[in-house]
Amino acid sequence: MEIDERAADVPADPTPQHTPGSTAVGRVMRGDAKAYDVLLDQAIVRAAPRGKLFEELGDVKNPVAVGDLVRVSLEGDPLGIEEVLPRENSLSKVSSSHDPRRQVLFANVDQVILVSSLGKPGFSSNRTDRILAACRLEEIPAVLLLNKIDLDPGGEAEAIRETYTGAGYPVLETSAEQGIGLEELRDLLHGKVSVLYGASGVGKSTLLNALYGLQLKVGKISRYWSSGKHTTTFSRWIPIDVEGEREAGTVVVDTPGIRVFRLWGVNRRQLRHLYPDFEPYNTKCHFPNCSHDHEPGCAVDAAVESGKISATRYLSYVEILDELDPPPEDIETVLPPE
Ligand SMILES: Nc1nc2c(ncn2[C@@H]2O[C@H](COP(=O)(O)OP(=O)(O)OP(=O)(O)O)[C@@H](O)[C@H]2O)c(=O)[nH]1
Ligand SMILES: [Zn+2]
Repeated sequence: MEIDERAADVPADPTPQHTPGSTAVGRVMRGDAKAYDVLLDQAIVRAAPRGKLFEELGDVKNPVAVGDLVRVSLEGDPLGIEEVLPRENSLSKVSSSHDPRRQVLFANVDQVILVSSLGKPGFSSNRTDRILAACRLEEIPAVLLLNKIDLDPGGEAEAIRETYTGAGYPVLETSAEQGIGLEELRDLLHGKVSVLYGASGVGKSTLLNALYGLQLKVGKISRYWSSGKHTTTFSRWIPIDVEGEREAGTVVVDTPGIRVFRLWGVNRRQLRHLYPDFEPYNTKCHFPNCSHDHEPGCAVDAAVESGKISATRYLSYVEILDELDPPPEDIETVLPPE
């Protein structure tokens, strides 16, 4: 199956039969600054959000995200996205260091496969823990995938696996290059909507190509930066149910490599609830509102000392905590449902 930068199988006349003023609901498969590719029944159409969607934005940067179900009016060129239907879930981050608005990365997914690699680029606990925290905020199940285990002479994979299984996350090891772990990955993705999310160059496109015979562009690793070159530039919703029954209902979302991921909509007091490994200790500190950062009698600190909480997880927690705002004093925040 060939997928190119534009949706490959757009029919010559993609506009479905319609009566004037009619609308249809479709799935957003891809977008750029101007418009989105929306899957309506069997046709992919190009549609642009109507102005009113931008008026209602508040502090959200993008009104529409890949995975959204949208109501499209079947008139005009391009066609217009009139409404975004309520989302089951979505993952957001702070847009950029210059723009504090919420950027919605994708919506309506079953799970996030957080892809990282050994060798180049190397594993980053800090990046991993941010995204795991964001997934927990949105209650999206997350799986840690360690790719390039063929490049693991130092046995780093084992320590990473221990840390994250200990924190309650499933961990899967693969080598797209040597075909290791691919059947487990295929089973994990089967029948679900899964986002492959991770830094540039970890092998997201290579894994999808190896599994499904896609022809996504694969990048080279820059020798200087030891990282990828952002070969994938847009997120894409890719249904895999074209090859027959086995993959019916399977959708993968390929995403561009993450540069910087800052948590959106989380304050200092909420972060502790986004670390499932802290949960048994959160209520046992001397101070009920302990930030687990500097206070005496901190149960989380003691759990790190005794090896019950991983030191790298704790370190990433403290680093993220430093970036977050304090909670509004008079608003009692409840997150997430426990
Ligand atoms: N040794 C080894 N190299 C791999 C493996 N998987 C991917 N690579 C290589 O890693 C490089 C980057 O792979 P991509 O699939 O483009 O990575 P990506 O995560 O899709 O990158 P972006 O599209 O930039 O986000 C390529 O040179 C691949 O050949 C693996 O399991 N082992
Ligand atoms: Zn504490």
